[in-house]
Amino acid sequence: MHPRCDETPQWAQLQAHYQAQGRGLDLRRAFAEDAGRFAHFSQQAPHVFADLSKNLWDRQAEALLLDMARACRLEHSRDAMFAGQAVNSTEGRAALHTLLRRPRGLALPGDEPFVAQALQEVHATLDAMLAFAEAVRADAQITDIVNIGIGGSDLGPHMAVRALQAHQLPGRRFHFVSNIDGHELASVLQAVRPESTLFIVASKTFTTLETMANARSALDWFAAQGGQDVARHFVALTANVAKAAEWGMSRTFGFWDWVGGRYSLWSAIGLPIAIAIGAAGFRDFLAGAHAMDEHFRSAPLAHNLPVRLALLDIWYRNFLGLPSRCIAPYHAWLQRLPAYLQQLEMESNGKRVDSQGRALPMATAPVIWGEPGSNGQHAFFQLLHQGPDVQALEIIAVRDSAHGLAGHHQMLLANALAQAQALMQGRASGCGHRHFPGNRPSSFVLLDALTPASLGAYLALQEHRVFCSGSLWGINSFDQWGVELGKQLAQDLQPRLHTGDVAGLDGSTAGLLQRLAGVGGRAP
Ligand SMILES: O=P(O)(O)OC[C@H]1O[C@](O)(CO)[C@@H](O)[C@@H]1O
Repeated sequence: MHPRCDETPQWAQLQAHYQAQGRGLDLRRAFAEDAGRFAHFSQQAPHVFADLSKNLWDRQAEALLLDMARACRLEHSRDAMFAGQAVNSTEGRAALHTLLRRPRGLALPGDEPFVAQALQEVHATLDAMLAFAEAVRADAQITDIVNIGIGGSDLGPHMAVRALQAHQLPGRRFHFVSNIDGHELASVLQAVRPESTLFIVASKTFTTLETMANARSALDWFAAQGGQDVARHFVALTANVAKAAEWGMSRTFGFWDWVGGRYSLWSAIGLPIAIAIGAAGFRDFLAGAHAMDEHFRSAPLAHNLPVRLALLDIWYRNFLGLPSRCIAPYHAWLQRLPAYLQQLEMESNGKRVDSQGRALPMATAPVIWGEPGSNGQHAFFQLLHQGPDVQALEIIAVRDSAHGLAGHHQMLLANALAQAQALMQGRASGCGHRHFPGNRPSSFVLLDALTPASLGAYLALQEHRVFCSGSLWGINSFDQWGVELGKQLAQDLQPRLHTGDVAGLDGSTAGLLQRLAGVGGRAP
């Protein structure tokens, strides 16, 4: 067992450094005093450049954080994850999403014995899944793809299909149904026809209430509309192939229990992405992620972008006490990115005990939220500029645009730069409501273009960053026990909505249930 970050000698040194200097750090002065600040705190990684210099830290804080990471044996934890050790300790499993993008036949030092065979299975499934994706793309009769899945079986594919629309096959519509709320499925079913629709039922467990209810309703609708050939129009993506067979789904692409739901878009769960961008595009997506894996695996900690981001996260959360990180993608097609990152960060590290079950004495995952810029500027940036609390902000910008509309991209990028500048510089003139305090932080992440490879690299970067902060906090980032209780209670309450039985319920739940008892609709 490795020490947690709060158990290292650097923890107290970081607290002392924060009290002595960190608290009073002024970014404007820091840039004036250090001409090398941008060069030092910026970093090129595969496909991704990041400027971390407009953050409320200095070289000494970063050096202490790096020493802390070494004391926590972060590199050892990283290597254990890549090698397939059971780093998901509460479920006794590996977390091998990196294997899904590992080139065929590549062995890494220390690989667990099962890894070579698992890699062969990964490539066999990938080949089959991509051949199927190409067949769907070639099938002119299929115009609509409906992905039914939730959480990791929705957020990643949904975000990536939207993000990569410049690379998408024209003439196909992609729909994503996740919510148990029937309004979502009903409006999609109104827009499609059975003979031209492929339904993808995506669920690692194939037991998730929302997905199973939506799949059942889609199958019923298909039959009621006179749909022929379920085998042609429904495909299952799951780690529970036996369960999918019970549902009569003869075409299934499987994956493995060592792929966590929120890390699964690289697996068969990525089928909607593969249909959208084609086999070659999907392989580029995996290659971009693999390039970031190699950076994470081999770059020294001081020049390792996922590590540096995670150390900044810990500095902000545990020493400056910043409660949230706002994600501002300056690209309209990255609209689902904040939602995707919410699950990645908050389901992975939103935990109050370490992997041994011991209560943690420090804060863990920040709240992740956001919207694309420049929309966010006209909604919540007010709070970032002048609210009483300082929030972390991460701007994601893309140098090249995929449209030909004159002037727009320059205006967009100027806005991204201006927000970061305004937050830092502030405005001393003006008092009261016209005063901008400045000294507000931001990170600026830059992709050359929004391509399968750059998106793959960016997402892998975020996965590894979450792994690093989780490891340093001593958290198992790969389980999600916190979602269980609500699911169980919903099972108890659903029949009560029919009967109106409030026995044993708290006063509020009983009062609300009485108002809702007898609501329409049959149980799935
Ligand atoms: O793919 P499944 O098994 O349907 O699970 C969907 C989602 O539900 C969760 O288990 C949370 O309830 C997520 O971790 C997961 O991504």
